[in-house]
Amino acid sequence: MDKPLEERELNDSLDEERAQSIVARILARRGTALESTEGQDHSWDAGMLEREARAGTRRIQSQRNDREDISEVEYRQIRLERVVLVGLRTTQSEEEVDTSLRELAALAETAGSQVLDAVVQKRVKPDPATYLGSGKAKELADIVRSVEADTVIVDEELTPSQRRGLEDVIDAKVVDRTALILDIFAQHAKSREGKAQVELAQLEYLLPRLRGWGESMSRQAGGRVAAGAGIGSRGPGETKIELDRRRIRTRMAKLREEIRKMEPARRTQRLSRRRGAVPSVAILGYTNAGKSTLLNQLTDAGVLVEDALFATLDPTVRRTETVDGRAYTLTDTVGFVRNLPTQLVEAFRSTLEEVGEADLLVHVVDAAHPDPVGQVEAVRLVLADIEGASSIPEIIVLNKADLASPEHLALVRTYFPEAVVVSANTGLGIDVLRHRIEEALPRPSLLIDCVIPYSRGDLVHTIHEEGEVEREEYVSEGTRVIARVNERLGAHIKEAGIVLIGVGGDSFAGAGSLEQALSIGAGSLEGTMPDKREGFEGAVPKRMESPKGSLDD
Ligand SMILES: Nc1nc2c(ncn2[C@@H]2O[C@H](COP(=O)(O)OP(=O)(O)OP(=O)(O)O)[C@@H](O)[C@H]2O)c(=O)[nH]1
Ligand SMILES: [Mg+2]
Repeated sequence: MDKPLEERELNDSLDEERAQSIVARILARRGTALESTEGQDHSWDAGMLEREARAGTRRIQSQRNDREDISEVEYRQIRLERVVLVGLRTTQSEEEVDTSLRELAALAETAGSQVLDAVVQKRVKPDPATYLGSGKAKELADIVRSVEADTVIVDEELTPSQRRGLEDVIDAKVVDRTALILDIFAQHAKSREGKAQVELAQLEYLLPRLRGWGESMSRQAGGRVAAGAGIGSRGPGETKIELDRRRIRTRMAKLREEIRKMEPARRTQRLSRRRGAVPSVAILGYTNAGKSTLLNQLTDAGVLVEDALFATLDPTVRRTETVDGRAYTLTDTVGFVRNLPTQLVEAFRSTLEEVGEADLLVHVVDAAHPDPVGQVEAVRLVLADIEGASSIPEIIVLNKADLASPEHLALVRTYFPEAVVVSANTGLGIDVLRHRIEEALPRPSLLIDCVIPYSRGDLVHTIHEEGEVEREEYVSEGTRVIARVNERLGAHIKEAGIVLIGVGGDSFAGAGSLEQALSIGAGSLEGTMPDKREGFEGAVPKRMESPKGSLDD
């Protein structure tokens, strides 16, 4: 039963008021991703040059028209400048709409545009023809005209016909959230593989929407055909749109081929790291959480930090070591986002693989964000799809503690009681975090005891690099080392002709067994050890038992 008219109008106007207050908050943009740098001086930091280069490309690349491929021409079309945001409130709470639109504003600004206004409509579901209801769409048209916007960004993925329909009503370009994210990725991609993957994602997005982009693209293709580039490429009776589709498909095939060829190199790199079995830590989290800043804090990596979404698109790996000298790697990864465009999943593959093969996950959370729990959920949703990721130990890091209000921080902590609270900016809590990481790193599984001749100083060095040296002593034959190493290094030492006096696996290393190992070793070395053998004395059983994991059998 319909409600009486007055009541409906009253509700409508209440909704309208609420929508207005959301809009006001978005435009004020307190608490968006882009707030973290307010008052920070970044003019000197490591990312400065890259930031400048990026700012430069935004302007310069839009002038370029000498690129052969259609996609380049195409995505320049959505170079955003003056924009109005559009959101729909269906089943979500006010806060959810609010947070989502703030994120959209941050994304838009990251893409290089200026947000002028926003429109929110409460509706049960999107209008199939124009997304917004017809009245609201007309209102949007007025706003676009009065603020002189050239683009409207919708906070959802539109169907091709919705976009065309809305464009017709407002007479301005309409871009959806997916296209916007793709655009940012295209601007930020640095590696050859990253660029190819993003371009492929854009083409995949574009193909079913081709007609919507309309004449300009057809003109481009037509222009090239007229100029001779397409001679022989145009079959009889083919329309421009078909030609464009065909060119796009050809380009996509070429890109896939390129990517396929690049894959082995990446795999080799990762395998060689894995083979070294240096423990790896993946720093992951929602975009803009502070992952790169944290990597810089932990390792002086000098990677780009930017108050922008998806500042990092290529995983960076840095080697570092624990206080007691164990080497491990830290990898900065691409940030996650809610409703990641499916076309981009492939482009995320290298990040996902890094994460899936890590020994430890450091999950960075922006504690100053209005909805950190939602962000963690979004990240976990992606993680759930990565093979093996769910079984990897995870440390939650609540970052930006300097920015979050004490009350907010306290609230967030109740959700993640085990979390380490840090500020990657000020360095607060970093030592605690480093300690937690070191504790959580897997320990090499094999305990060895051997004397390495002085001629093989390189082996001693490697044991120090990759293993955990428990004791070391110089004896007449060489360096006596008792250390934890991984299986591979253990085998390597044995292959070098060095006798492992003692060797044991994890079970062996249990309760008090190190002492046992030390004493066993001392026993077998009797007579060859110098007299002062602090710590090497004790009971002297003749032979060490070889539990599983031993190299002796
Ligand atoms: N106030 C404050 N700002 C921080 C902190 N950590 C990072 N930031 C800022 O947050 C913004 C994003 O930092 P990044 O390190 O680039 O974040 P990210 O997670 O690598 O982001 P993407 O690579 O874009 O996914 C930058 O402006 C940083 O200066 C912090 O502890 N406190
Ligand atoms: Mg980053």
